[in-house]
Amino acid sequence: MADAFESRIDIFLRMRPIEKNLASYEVDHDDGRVNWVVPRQAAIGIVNHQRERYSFTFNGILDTDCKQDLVFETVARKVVLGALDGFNGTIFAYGQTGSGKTYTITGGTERYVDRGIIPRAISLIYSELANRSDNCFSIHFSYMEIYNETGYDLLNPDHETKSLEDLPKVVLLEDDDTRIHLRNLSAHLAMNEEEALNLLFMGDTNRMISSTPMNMASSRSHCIFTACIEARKTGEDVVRKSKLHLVDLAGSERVSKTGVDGQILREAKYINLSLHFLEQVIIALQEKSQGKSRTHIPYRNSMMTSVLRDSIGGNCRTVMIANVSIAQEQLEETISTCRFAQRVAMVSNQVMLNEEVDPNIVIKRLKQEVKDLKAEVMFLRGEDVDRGPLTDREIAMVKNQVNAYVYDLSPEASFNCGGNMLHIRAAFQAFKELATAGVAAKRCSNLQSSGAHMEMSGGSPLHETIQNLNCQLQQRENEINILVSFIRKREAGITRANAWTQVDSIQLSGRTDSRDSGFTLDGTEDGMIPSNTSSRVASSMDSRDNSSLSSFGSDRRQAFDLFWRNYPSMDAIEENKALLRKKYGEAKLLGEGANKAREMINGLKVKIEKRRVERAMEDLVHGKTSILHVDVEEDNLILQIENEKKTYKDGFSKLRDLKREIEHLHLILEQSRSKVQASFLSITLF
Ligand SMILES: Nc1ncnc2c1ncn2[C@@H]1O[C@H](COP(=O)(O)OP(=O)(O)OP(=O)(O)O)[C@@H](O)[C@H]1O
Repeated sequence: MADAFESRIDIFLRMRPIEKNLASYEVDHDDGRVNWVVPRQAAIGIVNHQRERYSFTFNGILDTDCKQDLVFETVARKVVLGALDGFNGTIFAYGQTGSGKTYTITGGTERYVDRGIIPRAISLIYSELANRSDNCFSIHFSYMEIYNETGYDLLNPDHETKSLEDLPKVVLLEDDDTRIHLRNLSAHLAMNEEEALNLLFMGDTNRMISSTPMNMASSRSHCIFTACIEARKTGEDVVRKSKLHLVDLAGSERVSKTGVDGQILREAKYINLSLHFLEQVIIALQEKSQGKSRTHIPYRNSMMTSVLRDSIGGNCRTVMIANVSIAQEQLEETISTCRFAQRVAMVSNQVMLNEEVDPNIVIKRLKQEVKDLKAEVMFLRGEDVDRGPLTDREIAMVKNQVNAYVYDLSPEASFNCGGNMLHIRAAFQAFKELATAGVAAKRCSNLQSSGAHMEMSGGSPLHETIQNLNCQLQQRENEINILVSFIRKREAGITRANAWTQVDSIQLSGRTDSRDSGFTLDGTEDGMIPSNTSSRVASSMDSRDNSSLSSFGSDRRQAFDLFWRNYPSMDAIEENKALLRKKYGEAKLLGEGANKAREMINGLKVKIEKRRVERAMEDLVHGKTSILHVDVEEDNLILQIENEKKTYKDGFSKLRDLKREIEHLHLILEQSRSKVQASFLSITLF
């Protein structure tokens, strides 16, 4: 294990924008300082010692106009990259209900630009993997919700059919080294961004379904999205294992309102005991950092503090986002959140690189070493001479190696034919042939005897360049084909997606099956929503006009029309659909550009081959060998191929990014579909 270094928890203040009734405050971005001004209460009288100014310092202030991309860059990028390097990382959002924690961590559910830290972290992780090809990564995701001190697996597929109470509970287990293990919490391997995003959306949808207006689970539950990252450098024995927790804590307001007397326990018991215990842990750690003789930190008191033990006072780079409202009537809660953040900032973590030697890799490597050494001993003893002469295939391989070495004009070219004395002799023989006979002259005479059919010498550098290009082209062609088929599939999807908002497609039969109601977005998934969901979603909807829907009774088509026109997120959904169409248009153009570049490359390749034939013919006629000489025309053609290759590659990588965006937009639309469906059904069932 590497040495640990001390790292304080960074704190950032994020202010949720509101339109009216703003509190009075000043922000100094340079110093990370905010001053809240509390209006003087006349009722207190003439002798009024009321404090009017509260000043707090943060590592950074994310003001009301700060957009999601900037929040990610400021708060999360470093922690996410650190996790890929082998350092544990945690980002948690703390604040009262409605202050924007979920918006910050997960993001708004309607617009692509509103996506929060988790989807952006996923994007960053997978785009970074492409830049770290010397490492082999495996990334598993889990998503847990802690509600009333009980943990639930949000990625358990039974969420759709069972109520929260009937799902298996996540159980905490502690091993001899006081490490925490979680039973019944699944971890899912995601090979790419798309798979990881699907897991996130599945968890979010399950969270949405299980929260009811009655229990308000979303406000009172903590959600921990975790990426377990394992990285091995090729050829090395060590493995780096890190965890990245992205945490959306429960609303904090009740805890602060309960004050510091015995009431706090009673209230917190029913509302959010674990937030109270989080505060206790922070206080204990703060006292410890101030040199007070505090040895016991009460992590075990709650599930959340047990799970996040390393994040708070342990081996982790941690960032806290204090989410606050700037509404005048919320000022008390806002100040309380800031106060809590100041305490958190005093906590020191001991961060270290989580690197360990993997015994399996060591054993494998040692076995290989033993095998190699045995072979070497045999070779030195001359024991392998009995094996007989080299086969034709082996001789051909040695010749190929010699050719590759001779024609590789770069100074780094090296030769290693491996094997034994037989290989070395064969290599010398190949060198001798090259030196005496002259490869090109020999090839030309072959050309003469075979008439118009000409084949280039297998070992020339130009031949290798062409082969490489061919290989790369084939690879890209395969990738393009995958993308094109993806886009076709999705295009078919968007046509159907357009249909789900059209009244004509709604068969209003009173059934809750998505196939009957025409809500299915891509025609492949069953859009069934459990019947107990309907009443929950209903109350979370905008009540404009919707109350009148139930009176339509027999005419559900009209009802849906009216419902849809008044649906609060209709504009955002339409905007997303338009954006999706635009992205498809862009993807098509890029695909065309890439295809054009590919055709150019093919054309240039033919030209090079033609040019080579011409040269070979000239050599034949003039009886000379020009294969080792520079040909400016060919070099130009190769240069053009390189340029086209670059155009092709750029287009391709843009296409890949677009694919990501398109995929994300589809998920957003799919989630919106679930919401619209649930909301509409809930209204028509009443
Ligand atoms: N920075 C912001 N910009 C625009 N809208 C925001 C912002 N922050 C929050 N909102 C909106 O405010 C509402 C409440 O936010 P959110 O649900 O994230 O609060 P929360 O703190 O997670 O609440 P709870 O504790 O109840 O889960 C949402 O509609 C969200 O879209």
